[in-house]
Amino acid sequence: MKPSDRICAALDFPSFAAAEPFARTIAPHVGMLKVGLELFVAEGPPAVKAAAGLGRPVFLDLKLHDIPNTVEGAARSAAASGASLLTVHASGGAEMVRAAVRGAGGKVRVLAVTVLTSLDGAALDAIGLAGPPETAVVRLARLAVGAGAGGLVCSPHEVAAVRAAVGPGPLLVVPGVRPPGAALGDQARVATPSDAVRAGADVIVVGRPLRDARDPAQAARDIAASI
Ligand SMILES: O=C(O)c1cc(=O)[nH]c(=O)n1[C@@H]1O[C@H](COP(=O)(O)O)[C@@H](O)[C@H]1O
Repeated sequence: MKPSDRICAALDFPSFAAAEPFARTIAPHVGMLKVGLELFVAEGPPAVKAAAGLGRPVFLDLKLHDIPNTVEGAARSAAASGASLLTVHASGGAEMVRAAVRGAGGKVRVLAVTVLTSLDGAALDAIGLAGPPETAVVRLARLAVGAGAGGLVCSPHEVAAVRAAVGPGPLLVVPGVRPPGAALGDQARVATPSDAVRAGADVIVVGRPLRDARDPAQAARDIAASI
């Protein structure tokens, strides 16, 4: 695998018209494009189709979290969109993850988000998940893989422990990466792209450090060279 194939660029834009110049520029320098909530809520499935038209697999990041029957239907709809990957929250429970996998019908790989990379230990405490983030992440990773998830989303801080817990099969997708010196924004559990890949990330998700770069193609080449 080429280093650039490990990079997923997040198309975090308010419309496809706003995303398109960036998406066209970045697509040749990354392995995957991500359509997340901001773009999907605005544009719906045509945004997935348009992104897929740029020749890269599309990661549809909807972070579904609802009763199993609703998530199964949403995953069925997502599978029809042409996306290759779909996120659900592992904290929706094993039955919900199983329902997502059923709805996906083998057409889209279901990734379970363990603990959002924006949460630090204090924020986890406040929502009743006391203890080090890694404990909750590994517990949720095991639960989701046991329920059929084909991959997991976790921060760079836990990826090695997650790999040890779930073995080589599941795809480990890691946001919360920042090139040295880049602004954290709302991210809490972060590392550099090279540290994330060294710790075992199969794919790193990069949003603002590419989207807001003066030269996004060069920023992607720099990240690829570093990993
Ligand atoms: O599922 C995700 O992709 C995701 C999970 C998570 O825990 N943290 C996280 O940041 N993400 C996504 O990864 C991207 C990170 O963006 P930046 O912080 O701008 O690099 C955003 O599109 C988030 O929605």
